[in-house]
Amino acid sequence: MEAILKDPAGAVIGLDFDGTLSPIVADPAAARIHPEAPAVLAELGGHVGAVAIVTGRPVVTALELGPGLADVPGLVILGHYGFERWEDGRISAPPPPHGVLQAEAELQLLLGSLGVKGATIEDKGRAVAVHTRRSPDPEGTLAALREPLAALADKHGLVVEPGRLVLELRPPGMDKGHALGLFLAERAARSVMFVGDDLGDLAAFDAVKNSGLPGVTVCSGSAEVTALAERADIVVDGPDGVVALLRELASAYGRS
Ligand SMILES: O=P(O)(O)OC[C@H]1O[C@H](O[C@H]2O[C@H](CO)[C@@H](O)[C@H](O)[C@H]2O)[C@H](O)[C@@H](O)[C@@H]1O
Repeated sequence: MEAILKDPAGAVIGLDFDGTLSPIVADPAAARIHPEAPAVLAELGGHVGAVAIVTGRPVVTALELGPGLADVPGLVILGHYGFERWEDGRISAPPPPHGVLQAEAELQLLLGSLGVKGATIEDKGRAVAVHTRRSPDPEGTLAALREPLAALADKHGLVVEPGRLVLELRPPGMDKGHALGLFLAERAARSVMFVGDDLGDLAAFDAVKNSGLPGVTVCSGSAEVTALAERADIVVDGPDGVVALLRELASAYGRS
């Protein structure tokens, strides 16, 4: 934290979206960014080298669920685990993968044949996610889906990204760690902080450690996922705690 405070221009602050900047809710489409997050990110952005959101969401969805983010100066959003990039109002992304459409076409039938109840499909464009939060037995349904979804992903050249009561079928070749590592190199970062809450953020935690830079990992804590808290330098209480920490950091910069 010392390096981040002493040399703000060299600091990169990376943040996950769901569960970190946006409280977890039952319906993924109803998620909304913490109301104070855009303002505090804008304040931070005025001090540090760069602020980046690294999310499993498509960037368009992150912008919809995060009104105000588009006005945060200098913000970069790396969506779809880093396949997509939004910056200065422009999106860049590789062509959508073929396997996703094929897997999605078979998914409904597969869920029916397994007799699972309450699993919902999220069409993410270049990925497809199956959520079990609204099932009568969220954990049991998730467990029952693991193997069949792994087989479906394999059949279509995809990988399964596990998360908070969700299994996502997505293309291989990118993760939050790779995305963050590339961004740190691009910005010639001299220190880094990454804040996350879910299994997909572990790769970003690894990237912080592997960067060789002075780095801080922060877990947006929950009872649902404990793996990050075990590895984090700092654990805060969900998105409220994340916003409070970011505000403290921005105030510290303001005082110096
Ligand atoms: O990388 P993230 O920004 O953390 O996105 C990961 C996934 O988040 C979303 O699902 C999670 O949040 C939902 C809304 O709070 C919740 O209902 C669900 O149970 C969580 O798993 C999103 O729907 C996925 O597409 C993201 O990949």
